[in-house]
Amino acid sequence: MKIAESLSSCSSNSAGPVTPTIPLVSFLERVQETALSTFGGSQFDPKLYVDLSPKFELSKTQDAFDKLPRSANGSVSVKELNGFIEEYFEGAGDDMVYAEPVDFVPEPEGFLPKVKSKEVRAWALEVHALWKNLSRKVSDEVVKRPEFHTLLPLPKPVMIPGSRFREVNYWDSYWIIRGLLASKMYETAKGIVTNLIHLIEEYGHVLNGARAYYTNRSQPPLLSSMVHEIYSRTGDMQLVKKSLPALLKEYQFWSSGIHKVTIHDVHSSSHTLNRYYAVWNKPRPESSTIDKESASNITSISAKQHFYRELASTAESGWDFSTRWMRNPLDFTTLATTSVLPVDLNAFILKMELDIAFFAKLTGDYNTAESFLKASQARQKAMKSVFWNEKIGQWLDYWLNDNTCEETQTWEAYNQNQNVFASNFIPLWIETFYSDPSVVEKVLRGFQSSGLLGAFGIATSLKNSGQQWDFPNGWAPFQHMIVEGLVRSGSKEASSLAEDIAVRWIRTNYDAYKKTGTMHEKYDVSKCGEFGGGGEYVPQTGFGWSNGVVLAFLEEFGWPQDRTIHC
Ligand SMILES: OC[C@H]1O[C@H](O[C@H]2O[C@H](CO)[C@@H](O)[C@H](O)[C@H]2O)[C@H](O)[C@@H](O)[C@@H]1O
Repeated sequence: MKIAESLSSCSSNSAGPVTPTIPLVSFLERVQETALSTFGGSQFDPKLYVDLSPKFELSKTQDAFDKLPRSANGSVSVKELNGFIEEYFEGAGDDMVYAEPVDFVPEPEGFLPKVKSKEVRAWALEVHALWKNLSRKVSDEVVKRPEFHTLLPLPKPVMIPGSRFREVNYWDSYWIIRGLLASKMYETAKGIVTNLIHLIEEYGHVLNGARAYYTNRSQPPLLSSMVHEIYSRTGDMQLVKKSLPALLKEYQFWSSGIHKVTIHDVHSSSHTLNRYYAVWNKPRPESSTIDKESASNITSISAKQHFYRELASTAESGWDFSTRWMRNPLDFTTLATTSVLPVDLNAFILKMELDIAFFAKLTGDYNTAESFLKASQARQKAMKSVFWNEKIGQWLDYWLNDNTCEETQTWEAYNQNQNVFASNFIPLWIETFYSDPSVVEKVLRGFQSSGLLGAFGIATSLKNSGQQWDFPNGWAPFQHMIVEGLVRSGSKEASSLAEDIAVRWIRTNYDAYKKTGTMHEKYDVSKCGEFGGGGEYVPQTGFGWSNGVVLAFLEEFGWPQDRTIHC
């Protein structure tokens, strides 16, 4: 299952390396396809079917499935299919069992000391209590018979994002941890890190999520940031020592041939930067029926494979889906994520380099510290040269020329993507950028004139495309990184803008919670109390990273007695 060895370079055609899949996943994709033709598209969630675990040996289950009476279009009657699923499968999610978090108390000592308003405090305690809803552990059944499950075994209890996301997701865990730290749940936070380290030990990288069908890609790499946050709160050196070898391995994954591109700048200096690149060229198993439909007008096999790789690489970016990755925003099949050098990915890897240097120094490994410090300086220069646009005060994604396998290209100004995305401001979250006052000043102006700041938070982009990572949706992670960058910048003006954004975000989260009784995965930044929509699945609730960001904001800014919580 280890894929790191196959990542040295992308092959001469569009195919590139592909992770082997397991028979259970392929079979469940067939069940998913039949379910779509039987139940129809409305309210259909393809992920449900790849999350099922068979009660019996796969051969027996497959046999029974193949014997189901079918009509000419391949569909089975609703009654037959429901009967088959009930008889042959455990319910999706049954293999993740409830686990009482060991460090949960209804009101932790020193919880959100700056929140003075009674109303807001009562709500914050409700959000804090949601950790109990999201806490799970992998059932013993999975450990005993892993081949019966797409869920992967993990050593410690987990926090799931919520609803259809019944397993750990990589980058969600960073904001979940930020919330857990505000909730003083340090053991649970460390357990999450232990699980992600385990995935690196098993697969060479942190998977998109802990499922057999996610082994072909990662997600925005934030493990080092998780360790850094926990260390700064707890001073736990054991955690640092345990994490360092895994982080070095993860860094190797992101430094592999397929993830790297070298750009010659206008001064003929070379810079190496990274991109998302999934090790996959088939429909994503969790959305197989959707991907096949999206690719249905593509005729050649290699063009289809290329498109499927783009879909999976976009899922790796965490921004699935967005016009950010489309050469033509009106045509979904022009998705070209592997042809983009993304600002945020490179900011995250820069952060990883700085964190590794810091951890190595802590453990007395000065050579490693020195070499990662050098790597971080090189990346900082690269980001300035390739992404930075002084005129508009933003870092812009860089479009590669069409041949995505070409490892060296020459910088051209017109290849900077001039469209505005929340990701254009993420470098401000990284110390080396926010510690330069002249950069902060320009980025502050760039942000204020970007058009991204809505009445109730920061929009993801300015285009209303119907994709979930576009306008008018605002996502908790981007509110948090931009706000934290502005706060840390040391500029008074930036800091007060940060608080203003946090207040807008908290209010809309509160209003939506009071109306719907739940926290949401994303919000509509143009309307108070409205959750977001669009994309390929119905809006999800629960929700790990939104809870985490509300708690982190309330910890940072508090809430005075006399400030209204209503929009
Ligand atoms: O099933 C479709 C896709 O769902 C996930 O993506 C979205 O939810 C994740 C969990 O909150 C989040 O990390 C991601 O940013 C969202 O876009 C999943 O991560 C994708 O791989 C998957 O294809």
